Amino acid sequence: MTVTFGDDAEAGRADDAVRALAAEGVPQALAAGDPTLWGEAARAEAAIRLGWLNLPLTSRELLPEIANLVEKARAEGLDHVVLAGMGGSSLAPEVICSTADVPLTVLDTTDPGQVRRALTDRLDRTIVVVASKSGGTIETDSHRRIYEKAFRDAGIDPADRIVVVTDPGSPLEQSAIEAGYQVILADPNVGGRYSALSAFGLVPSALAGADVARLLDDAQAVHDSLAASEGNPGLELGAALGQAALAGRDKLLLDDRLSEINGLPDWIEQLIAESTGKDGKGILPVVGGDPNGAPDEFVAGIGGDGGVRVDGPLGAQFLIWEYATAVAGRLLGIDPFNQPNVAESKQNTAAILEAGFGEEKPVLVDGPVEVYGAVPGEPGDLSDVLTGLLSAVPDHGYLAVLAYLDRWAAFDVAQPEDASLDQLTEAWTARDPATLRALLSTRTDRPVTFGWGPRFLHSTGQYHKGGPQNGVFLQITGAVTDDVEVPGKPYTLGRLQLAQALGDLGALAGRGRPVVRLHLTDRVAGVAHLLAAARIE
Ligand SMILES: O=P(O)(O)OC[C@H]1O[C@H](O)[C@H](O)[C@@H](O)[C@@H]1O
Repeated sequence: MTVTFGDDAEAGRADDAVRALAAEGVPQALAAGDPTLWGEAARAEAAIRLGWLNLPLTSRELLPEIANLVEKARAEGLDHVVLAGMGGSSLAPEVICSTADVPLTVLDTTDPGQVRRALTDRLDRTIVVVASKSGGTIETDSHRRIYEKAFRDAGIDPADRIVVVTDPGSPLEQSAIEAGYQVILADPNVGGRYSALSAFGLVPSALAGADVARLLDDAQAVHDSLAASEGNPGLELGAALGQAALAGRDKLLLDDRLSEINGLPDWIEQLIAESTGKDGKGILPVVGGDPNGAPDEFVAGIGGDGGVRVDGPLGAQFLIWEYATAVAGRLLGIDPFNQPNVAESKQNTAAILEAGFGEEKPVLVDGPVEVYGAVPGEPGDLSDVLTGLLSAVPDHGYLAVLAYLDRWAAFDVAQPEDASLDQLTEAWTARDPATLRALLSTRTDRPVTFGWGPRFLHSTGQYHKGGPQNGVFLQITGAVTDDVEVPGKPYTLGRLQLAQALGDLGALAGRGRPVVRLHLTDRVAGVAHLLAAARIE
C-alpha cells in the first residue's frame, strides 16, 4: 500500500502535517483506539465507534459462519444474491463484488421500477441479505416486507431465503429471530460507513462469490503500520486531505479511471461526506468529475495520478481511507463518527407520509418536465432553469444533481445484437440521467455532483445539509406508472420515494439554499428533454 504525491510541494505540505500529527502522538493514540482525539463533545460517540481499526483481525471469527452460509446457498441453487441495505450497509459490498466481477443486486432505492426489476428476476433462485445496523431504516424495512410477500406468494418460505445482518439488540434482530431467519450479528462498535470489513461488507460479498478472506488479508497487511509515525499510508493520506481542506482545497475529486478496483469512489464519497460534512465544515467528494484546476480542487487518484495517489488492494484501501478520514476529522475539528443532519430529512419524510402531499403548482411546464420551486432568474423554458441554477452557484460552491429515479432504466432499452460497445455506451449515455452531471459540468468551473435518491441521503446528504452552505440543488423526480405496495404499511414505494424527495427538499430550502425540483411526467421523454436542454447555453 503506498501513498505518493503529485509534486514536491504537495509532498512537503503533507509531510509537515504528518510531523505535526506525529508530534502530538496521534498515530499511536488512534491505533490504540483513544476516543479523546476529536475533543470532549465527540468522546462518548468515539468510545463506541473505533472497532473498525481491528476488523482485519476480529472479522476472521465470522469466516466459518459465512462459509457455512455460502455452502448452504450453493447447495440450494440460490445464485441470485440481493442485498437490501442503505449507505454503509451496501456501498462496500457493491465495490467488493464489482471488483471481484461477481454479480450482486443492490437495493438501495425506493424507486418502484428498480425494485420491481430485482423482484421479477429469478425469484426461485434468490437469497436476500437484509442489512441494517440500526434495524430501523425505512427503505430496508420496505424491501424486507416486499420480499417476504413475494416469497410467500411464490410458495417459498421466507425463512429459507432471508438472511439478516444487524447489530445485537436491534429491533431487526428481534423480529428476524421471531421469523426464523438466519441472523449474523455485526460488531456494534463500528459505525455504518466504517463497516466495510465487518459482517456488513463480508456476508453479502461472500454469498455473491467474492474472496472475503483475501480482503481481510490485504487489510491486515497495512494494519501493522497504523501506529507508525513514518511509513503509515493512512496518516499520510489523512494529513494530505486535512491540510488541503484547511487550505481551502476542500473539493476532493476522486479519480479511479486507471484503477483495477471498480467503484471505490462511491464508497469513499459516503465515508468522507458523512464523516466530515458538518458544523459548516467538510470535504466535498466529487465522483466522476474532470480536474479543471479550480483553486479549491484537490485530486486523489486511486491507482492513478493526482495531488495524492493511493495504490493498493481493496481491503487495504478500505482501512486506509477510514483511518485517513479519522485523521482529517481531527485536523478539521469535527466528530467523524456522527451524522447530525441525516435525521432531519427522515423526519420531514415521515411527516409528509403522515399528512399527505399538498397541492403545488409548477412554476413552469416544458414538455414532459414540470418545474417546481424558486428558480433563479426569469426562466422561459427548461434551458433557462438550468442556466439560472448554474449562475446561482457561488464562488467555492457546487451544484448537486439529486435524481430520485431508476438507476438502471437507461439499460432497459433493447439494442441491436450487433451493436459495438461504443454504440451501446452512446445509447445508454443518451438515456442516463447521470449524463446531466457531465453536461452541466462543461458549463461551469464549479464542481457538479450527482446522487441517486434516496441513496445519497445516506451519503452526501449529510454534507449538503451540515457542510459549508454553498450548494445549489437540482432535484429530479419522475411519474410512477407501476407502483409497488409496501405490505403492512399505508404507503407505496412510489409515495415513499416522493416523500423522501420532498422531505429533503424541505431541509435544504429551510437553510435558504437554492433548490429546484424537476418532475418528469414521462420519464424516458423527460430525461431526453432534460439532456437536450442541458446542451443549450
Ligand atoms: O445500517 P442502517 O442502520 O440501516 O443505516 C444505513 C445508513 O443510514 C444512515 O443514513 C446513516 O447516516 C448511514 O451512515 C448508514 O449507513
